[in-house]
Amino acid sequence: MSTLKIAVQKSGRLNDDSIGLLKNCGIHIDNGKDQLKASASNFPMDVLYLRNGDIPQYVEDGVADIAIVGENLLVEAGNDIEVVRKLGFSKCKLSLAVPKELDYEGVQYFDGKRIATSYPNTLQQYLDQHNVKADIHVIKGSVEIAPNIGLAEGICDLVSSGSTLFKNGLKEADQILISEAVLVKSKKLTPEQEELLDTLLFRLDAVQKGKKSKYVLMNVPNDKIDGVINMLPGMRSPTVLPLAEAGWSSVHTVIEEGKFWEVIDQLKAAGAEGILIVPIEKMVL
Ligand SMILES: Nc1ncnc2c1ncn2[C@@H]1O[C@H](COP(=O)(O)OP(=O)(O)OP(=O)(O)O)[C@@H](O)[C@H]1O
Ligand SMILES: O=P(O)(O)OC[C@H]1O[C@H](OP(=O)(O)OP(=O)(O)O)[C@H](O)[C@@H]1O
Ligand SMILES: [Mg+2]
Repeated sequence: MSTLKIAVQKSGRLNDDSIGLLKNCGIHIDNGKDQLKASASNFPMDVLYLRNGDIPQYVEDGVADIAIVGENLLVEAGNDIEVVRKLGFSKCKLSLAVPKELDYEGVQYFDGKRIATSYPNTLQQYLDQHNVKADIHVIKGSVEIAPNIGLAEGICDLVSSGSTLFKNGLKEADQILISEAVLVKSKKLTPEQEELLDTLLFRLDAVQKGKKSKYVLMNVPNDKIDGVINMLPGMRSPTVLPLAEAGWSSVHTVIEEGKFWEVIDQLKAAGAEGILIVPIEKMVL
């Protein structure tokens, strides 16, 4: 029988959310401590625990069929693999940064300067686009220390909260790209593996849609139901159930979280009371 080999980061920023995502998709992984390969007990899937930096090449070679990696790494590594879904976690930017007291006026500042980074290819592309010639110093980690120890005038590294820049007396100068975790696939999948991937994507989409929506319940006097219903941007028609108290109903619907805050004041003004907002685990349309 065909199986799908998925590569996930062994440890680091992507690990927890990657495993969590598979779990939410109903895939149980029997995982012994320090095991680098594990099989799912209820889905034809093997999980390979690898270094993030090694994953794109494994997928290109077809050693792993699919994988969860940071988008930024794909740009840097330039492998011939396909992004199938953005996953919404590990969001960060790749940015140029300079000492905070510097009067930075644009990327031309870096002309003739030294820049420390772990992402030389992405940085070089960006500098080329802007006709800037700089001396790129590749270091594997703790990049933000470089200006303080005289290694470089600026850096190019991942930024999320900005606290690492701040603690090292740096400020963001230019944003090169934004990134989040993505699901990628090899171009060598068999038709059977494509089918397994479709099953996984179906589950993943249900989980992601559920996350973006809320189940909303509210009590509404019967004579105001029409007005309330007209305001609801729900999935289809809302459910209306009578309450024990005569003249009142409970209205249930599904609303995208962002839209809910737009209409809540209007709903209250239209007569809705006791509004409850409940998370949705999965949603199949
Ligand atoms: N501060 C951050 N906030 C959000 N996401 C981040 C942050 N730093 C890194 N990431 C994302 O998480 C991915 C993994 O980063 P992490 O630092 O865990 O591993 P790594 O050092 O790139 O890899 P390896 O597993 O090869 O040691 C990055 O490629 C990036 O997409
Ligand atoms: O803007 P912030 O929220 O401070 O995050 C940015 C930091 O996070 C990453 O490092 P990480 O902590 O992954 O350490 P690493 O260099 O060991 O990978 C990145 O390389 C930055 O240093
Ligand atoms: Mg890191």
